[in-house]
Amino acid sequence: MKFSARLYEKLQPIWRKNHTHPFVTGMGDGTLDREKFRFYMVQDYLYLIDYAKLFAIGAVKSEDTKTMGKFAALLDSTLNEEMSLHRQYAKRFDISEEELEQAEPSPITLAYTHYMLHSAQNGTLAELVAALLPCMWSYWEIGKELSQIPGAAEHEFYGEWISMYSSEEFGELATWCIELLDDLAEGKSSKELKRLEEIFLNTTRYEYMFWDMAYHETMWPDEQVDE
Ligand SMILES: Cc1ncc(C[n+]2csc(CCO)c2C)c(N)n1
Repeated sequence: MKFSARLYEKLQPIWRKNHTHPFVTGMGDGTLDREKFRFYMVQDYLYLIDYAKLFAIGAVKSEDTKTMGKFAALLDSTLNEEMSLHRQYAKRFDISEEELEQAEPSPITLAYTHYMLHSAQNGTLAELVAALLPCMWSYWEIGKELSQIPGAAEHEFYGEWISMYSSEEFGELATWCIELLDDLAEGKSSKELKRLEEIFLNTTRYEYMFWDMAYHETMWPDEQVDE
């Protein structure tokens, strides 16, 4: 059994929670409160800045130039393409450049990004890839599911998000990442595989927590604006 197939079995309960979360279903049927999406966009912008750093560390830890080139290209496309979606959304949601630049990470954003950066900086390339894969894999899965809902990909607010993450390009990226992890897992001891599984499951859980954080607009207890 491929390592990714073993992970796929383990992630099922968490993915089911993702797909039925009101933030995700609300994007699908267009009923999601715009304020919640606005909150998500700002936090996701901060998330992507740190996520992009994982690609830079991936380039440093790569053992061949092909993998290194791919990480370098991903660093470029995250900063210049995926984040441009966020900048366009920011304009539409009246989020100024200053607000984006001065935004503070929520506790979950901070915990998730720091966990990934810790795994990337202190671990092997396989550990880095195990940390970043749930982000790509779960977004592609959600994007594909939401794009099946009639009219969802044309929705005036959430349509672009759905089109972007259900695109073939994102599918290819997720597939590349899955195959890279399978290659890197080959020949690893059962102890090392357990470690990879643990990192993968933790960031899968963080993906769910990120949706929940955005839905409830959860900030630090002393900064929380009560609903
Ligand atoms: C919390 C959160 N998780 C996953 C993604 C999706 N995502 C982030 S970077 C990347 C790949 C390269 O650009 C993908 C698919 C997101 N935006 N926010």
